Amino acid sequence: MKGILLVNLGSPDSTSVKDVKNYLDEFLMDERVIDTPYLTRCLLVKGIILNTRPKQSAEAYSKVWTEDGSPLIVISEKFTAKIKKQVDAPVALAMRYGKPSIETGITELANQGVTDILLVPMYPQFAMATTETIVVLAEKIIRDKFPNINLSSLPAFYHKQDYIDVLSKSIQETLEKEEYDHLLFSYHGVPERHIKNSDVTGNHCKLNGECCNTKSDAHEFCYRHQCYATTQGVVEKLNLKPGFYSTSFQSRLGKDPWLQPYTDVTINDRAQNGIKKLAVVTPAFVADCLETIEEIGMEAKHEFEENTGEKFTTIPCLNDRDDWVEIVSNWLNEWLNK
Ligand SMILES: C=CC1=C(C)c2cc3[nH]c(cc4nc(cc5[nH]c(cc1n2)c(C)c5CCC(=O)O)C(CCC(=O)O)=C4C)c(C)c3C=C
Ligand SMILES: [Fe+2]
Ligand SMILES: [Fe+2]
Repeated sequence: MKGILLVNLGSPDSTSVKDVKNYLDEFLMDERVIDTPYLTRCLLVKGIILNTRPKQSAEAYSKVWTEDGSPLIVISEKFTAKIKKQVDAPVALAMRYGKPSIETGITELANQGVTDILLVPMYPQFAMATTETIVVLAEKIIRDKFPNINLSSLPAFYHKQDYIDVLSKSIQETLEKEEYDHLLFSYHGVPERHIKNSDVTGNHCKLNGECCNTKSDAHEFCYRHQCYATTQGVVEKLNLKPGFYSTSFQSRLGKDPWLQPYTDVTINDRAQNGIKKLAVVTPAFVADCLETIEEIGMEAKHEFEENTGEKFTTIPCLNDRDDWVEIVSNWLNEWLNK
C-alpha cells in the first residue's frame, strides 16, 4: 500500500530556554546545516552558539507562540488534516528536528500497512540544509529499520506552474488591496559555501549572480538559482515591472558570507531611497514560522517604519489555504495513481 510523509523543519517543544537549546542542538549539529568537520561543529555549536543563542531564540519564539504551540507546527497540522481529506491513502506529518520525528512518521505509516512511501519535503527550493537532510535521514531510517519499505521523494517545486500560480495569487491579494511602492521577495539564506558544495558539476557556481542565469545541470540542486526562478515565475505571472520588485536573503547566522543581498540591508536601502510602502513575501517557507512572523513581520517591519517607511505588509505564506491544498493533493494523487 502507498502512503505519504509530509516533512517540514520543526520547532522546539516549548519556548523554555532548555527546550529551545535541545532543539537548536539537534538542528545545528546536523552536518548539512553546519557543514564543518565534526569537532569544529561541536566547538562552534556546543562551545559557542548554544551558550548564547537559546535565550535570544526563546525570547523570539515567545513572541510568536500560540495557545496551540509553534505556528509552524500548528499550520503544518492544519494543512495535513486538509490533505488527508483529499487523498485516499495514509498520510503522516513529521519534522526534521524535534517532534514528531521522521522515524515516528514512518512508523505511523508502516503500522497502517504502508510499503511504499512518498516523502514530501515541504520546501519549494532545494537546499542541502532542508530537502537533502530530510531525504538522507529518511533513507537511513528505512535502510536500518524498515528494509521492506520503498521510498521515493517529491522533488523541489520552485518552478512548477501551479505552485507559481497560487503563490502569485496570494501576492496579488495583498497588492490589490492597496498601492505599494515595492515588493520584496525575501528567501531564507544559506552560507555561500553550501551553494558551492551542492554544485553537482563541480565548476558551474561562481556566486556572482551570472551563473544562475546560465542553463546548467547544477540548477537541479542550486538553492540560489531556484529562489531566483521562483521570483521570475511570479514576475512573469503578475507582469511586475523592473524596479518594482527585488530578491534578498534573510536569517543569516555566524560570520561566514551568506547569500546576498541580505534582507535587512535591502530593506534599509529601499527605505533610504524613498520607498514608503513595502510588501514582503517569503516564498522559501510554505508555512508561517518564527522567521516570517518575528524576523520579517516584527523586526524588519519595525526597522522599516523607524527608517522613514510608512507601511510594511508581510504577505502570509501559503499555509493551509484551500487552493494550495488542492495543488499539493493533485501532486500526491498523481503519484498514488501511478
Ligand atoms: C526555508 C528554508 C530554510 C533554509 C534553507 C534554512 C537554512 C538554515 N537555517 C539555519 C539556522 C536557523 N534557522 C532557524 C529557523 C528556521 N529556519 C527555517 C527554514 C530554513 N532554514 C525555518 C522554517 C525556521 C523556523 C522554525 C520555527 O520553529 O518556526 C533557526 C532557529 C531560530 C533562530 O534561532 O533564529 C536557526 C538557528 C542555518 C544555519 C541554515 C543553513 C545552513
Ligand atoms: Fe533556518
Ligand atoms: Fe547558480
